[in-house]
Amino acid sequence: MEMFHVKPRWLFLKITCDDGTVGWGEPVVEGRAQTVETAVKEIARYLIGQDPRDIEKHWQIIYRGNFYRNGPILTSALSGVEQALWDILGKHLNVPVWRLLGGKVRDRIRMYGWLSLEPTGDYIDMYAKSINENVEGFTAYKTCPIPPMQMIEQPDVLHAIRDNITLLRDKVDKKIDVALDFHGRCTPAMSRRLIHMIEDVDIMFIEEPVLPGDVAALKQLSSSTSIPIAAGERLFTRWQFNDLIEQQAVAIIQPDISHCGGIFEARKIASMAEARNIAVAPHCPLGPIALAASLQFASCTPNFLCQEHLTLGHDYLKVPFQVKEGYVDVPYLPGLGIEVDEEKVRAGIFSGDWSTPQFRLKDGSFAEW
Ligand SMILES: O=C(O)[C@@H](O)[C@H](O)[C@H](O)CO
Ligand SMILES: [Mg+2]
Repeated sequence: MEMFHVKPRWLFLKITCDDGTVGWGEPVVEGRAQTVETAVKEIARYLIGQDPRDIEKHWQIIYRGNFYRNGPILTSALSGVEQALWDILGKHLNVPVWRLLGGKVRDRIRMYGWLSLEPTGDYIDMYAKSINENVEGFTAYKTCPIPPMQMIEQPDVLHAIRDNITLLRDKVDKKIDVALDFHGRCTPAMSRRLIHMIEDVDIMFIEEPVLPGDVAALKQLSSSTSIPIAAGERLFTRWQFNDLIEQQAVAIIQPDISHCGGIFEARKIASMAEARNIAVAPHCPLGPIALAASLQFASCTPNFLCQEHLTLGHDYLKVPFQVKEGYVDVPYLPGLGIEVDEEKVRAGIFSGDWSTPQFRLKDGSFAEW
C-alpha cells in the first residue's frame, strides 16, 4: 500500500495485491489529507493479508469495527480504500465496476462545470461569456454567489446578490442550466428571504442553502420555494442521509464518493433516494480518481442527475476524460476505468498545505467559508 500527496491538494492511494493487481483510490477530505493518510494506515493493518474481493465485509469491519463510527476522516479513508478494492475486483474480472453493480443504465454522463468559487469584480460578464462559449459544451454550471453573510444581512448585500443572479441568468443561453451553491453561509431566515427574492429566476438548484445537518430547515426551505434544493456533500454513509431522504427535505442529494463511504455506499444511498423520487448529483471537487469512481456510480444509477468535476485528469491520467457536448461516455476499461500515470503522480508530489480562505465579517468575527 502506497499513498501520494499530489498537487493541488489530493491524496492518492495505491493498493498492490499479491498477484500484482493494482487498485487506486482517492481517500481525502478537504484540508485533512495528512489526517486521512494516517487513518488509511490504521485501516491497512487490518487489510493486509485479506482477500480484496470481500468488499462488503471489509467495509463493515472498517466502519463498525472500532466502536466509534462515522466522521469525515474515517469515512473518507474508508471511501478511498473501497474505491481501490472495486478497482482491483474490476481488473481481476476484467469488467468496469458498473458492470458489477447491476450494469449500466445510460450511455453517457452529464457533467457540470464550476465558475470560480469566489466571484470578484465584474464577474457576471466574464461568467456569461465563458458559459456561452464553452468548448466542452457543458449543459449546466454552478457558481457560489453568496459572500460571507451576517446572521441577518442588510438590503444592499441581498439586492446585489439578487441582481447578479438575475443578470447572469439573463445573459446565459436558456439551454444551459445555472445552479447556485450557498455553501451553508446563510441562516435559515436569510436563505428563505434570498430564495424568495430569486424565486422567478430559472435556477437549476440551490445547494446548501443552510448547513446540511439542519434537516428541519432544509425541509422548510424546500416547501417554501419551487427551486429544487440540494445538499449532501458534508454527510457521510446511509445513516446520515437517512433523515434527509426520509423527510424529503431536498430534491437532490449530493454524496461525495470520496467522503460518503465509497461507490457501493453511494449506490445504496441513491437507492434510498430513488424510493422518494430524489435525484443524485455526486459532489466531486477532488481529483481524477474520485471522478473516475463517481463516473462508475453515475453509469449504473437510475436517479443520477449530473456530475460535478474540477479536473478531467490531464495531470495524472494516461488518457484524460473526454467531454463531448457536455457529456462523458460511460467508461469501458476494467475497474475504475482509468489508467493512472504513475510517473506523473510522482512528479506531482508535494508537501504543501491546503489553505482555506478565511472570511471575516465587518465586526471582525469569523464567517463560514
Ligand atoms: O460544491 C462544491 O464543490 C463546494 O462546495 C466544495 O465542496 C467546497 O468548496 C469544498 O471543497
Ligand atoms: Mg458545495
